[in-house]
Amino acid sequence: MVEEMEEAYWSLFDGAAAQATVRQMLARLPKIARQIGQLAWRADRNATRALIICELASAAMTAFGLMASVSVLQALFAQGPTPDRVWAALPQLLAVVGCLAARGLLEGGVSAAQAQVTPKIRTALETEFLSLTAHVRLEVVDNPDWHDEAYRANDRGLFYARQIIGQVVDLASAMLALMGTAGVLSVLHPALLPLLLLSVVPVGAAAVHSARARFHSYKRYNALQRRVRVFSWLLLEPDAAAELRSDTAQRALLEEHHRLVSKIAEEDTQLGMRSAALALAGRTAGGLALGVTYTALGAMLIAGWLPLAAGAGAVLAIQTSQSSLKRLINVSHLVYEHAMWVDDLLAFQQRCRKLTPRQNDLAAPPTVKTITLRDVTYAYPGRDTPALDRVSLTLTSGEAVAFVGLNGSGKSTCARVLAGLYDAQDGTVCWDGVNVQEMDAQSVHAQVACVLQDPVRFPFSALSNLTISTGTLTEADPQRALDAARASCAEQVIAGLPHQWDTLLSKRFRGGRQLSAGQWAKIAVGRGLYKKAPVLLLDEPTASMDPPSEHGIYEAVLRSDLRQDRITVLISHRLASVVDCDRIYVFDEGRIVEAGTHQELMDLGGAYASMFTLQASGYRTTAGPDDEAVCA
Ligand SMILES: Nc1ncnc2c1ncn2[C@@H]1O[C@H](COP(=O)(O)OP(=O)(O)OP(=O)(O)O)[C@@H](O)[C@H]1O
Repeated sequence: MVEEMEEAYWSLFDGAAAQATVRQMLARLPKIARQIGQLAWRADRNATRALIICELASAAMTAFGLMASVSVLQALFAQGPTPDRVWAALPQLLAVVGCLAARGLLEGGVSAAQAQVTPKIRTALETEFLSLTAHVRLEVVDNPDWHDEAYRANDRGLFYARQIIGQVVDLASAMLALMGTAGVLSVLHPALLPLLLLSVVPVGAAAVHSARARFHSYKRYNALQRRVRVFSWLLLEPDAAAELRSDTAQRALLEEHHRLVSKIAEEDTQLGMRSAALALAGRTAGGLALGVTYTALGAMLIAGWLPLAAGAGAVLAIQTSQSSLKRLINVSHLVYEHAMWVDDLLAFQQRCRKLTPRQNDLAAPPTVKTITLRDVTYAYPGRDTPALDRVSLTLTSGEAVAFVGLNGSGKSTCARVLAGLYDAQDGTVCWDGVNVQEMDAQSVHAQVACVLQDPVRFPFSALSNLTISTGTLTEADPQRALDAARASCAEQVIAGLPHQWDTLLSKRFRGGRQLSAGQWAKIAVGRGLYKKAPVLLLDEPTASMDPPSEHGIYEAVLRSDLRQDRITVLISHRLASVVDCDRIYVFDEGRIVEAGTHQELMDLGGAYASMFTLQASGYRTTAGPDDEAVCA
């Protein structure tokens, strides 16, 4: 039933490491290391410096320790009585202990420096990501491609950015350890280097294969995990709880959930079996290669190319390098794939920087006397037909106008365009004669209060739910809040809350209170009024309110003195609420088809008159003789 979820639209790089050749992977690793190094450098220079120094010193200690071990062996394999040989080996033995202790300390230093840098990178990336996405222009958010990219960057890029520092450090340490042991072997005898290669190639090949099998499986596993998350979320989500129970849909969802988790368990077992088989093959091949290596080593010893002690040292070095190599291969797969996601995140952030609203010195006027739209056209991204098609109108301060029309006719779009939230693609929107596209966007937004039909239910206190319209959660003007709550009928709602203004409005948190849809609508109107902006947009604000509250709000918004200094735009499908507006614009397919007062439009007998008459007929009593009077 949910096969379309098999392949996540954002799972762009899943399994990329499994597709890439080993050469491609190796070629990319230096660039990745440099990129992550730059991120770390920007986040904390001192800790990054300490990290690099500790990492290099720790690798050097591994190599010195190995050299010292070879010296110990040389002393022990020398001529003479055993106690003398042991005494002779003692300084080198102490050097081995010293190197091991120093390496332990340096590894501790690496972890400490990593602990300093990683959270800083994470915080910096996350803050920057949210700041950029929260500020891009509104029309960008409507673009489904941008939305996909943002989701992917958040879900994948930020997630892997948290892990990649540790992985790159692991990669560097495995690589340095490998280079160190190779260096020691070449000092012992240059012919030992090909022997090292011979012994590590089968182990490396087995590690590559099992890492790839894991990555192939990961892709499939990941798609299943997403589907499981959908079902878990539906079963847990408070907003879905009532419908789930009334539809008695829990069992169906649980069954699907069970089916999916069983598939994941199967996938897990298969992967485990495949890995075990690969590991066995790798170990067998590795054992054979080791046999060949040791035979060659023996031949070198017999031929006198190498002293016995150096031969023993070579065995030690080969074993150390095998474990470093396995670590290197495993972690380079992870780094390769995860770096793609981090790259994607950084590229997305770069794109967002170019999508922010314009900033300039021309600020919007503090009071807006007129808003004029001339032949304004606006089409949403990816849509062929414009949502607004050559719309012209003029609004004046002190006026309350209404936008009415069928669903999808362009009312909300027009309100957003005149408020400077969307830029007209054709035509002009002028505030007091100046094109809004020449004004600083944020200063324009500060002059507009928007109340939407489906307002954001901020999980904050009742007071913060109002003050957020002025861009703050903590600074409040109590009298202004009280006035706004009174005008929006939210006062009674707040009075009924256990901690009044301080009550948390969310049932997701302990002590929080859940409001009804109508109560939320009153809070939203209060929020709009609290802003005291010169432009007020009310987009079906009372659709879920009871009749007395609706009446109270229209009294406050349309008929009080408050409206004198502002331009009020009301969008409503309940035409009874717009009869008192100074002008009513009727929208149809993105155009204004009628405009005038209620009476003028009724006299016109067009679209408005027929909608109004239809709606009013619903209020007629069936009594008969008074029918006409009720509609008037
Ligand atoms: N964010 C969006 N992205 C893409 N298309 C959109 C978006 N919002 C609206 N539209 C489309 O633009 C057209 C006009 O929508 P708009 O919301 O302005 O209509 P409306 O008159 O306010 O409708 P309603 O009465 O249903 O609220 C519709 O065809 C709608 O599908």
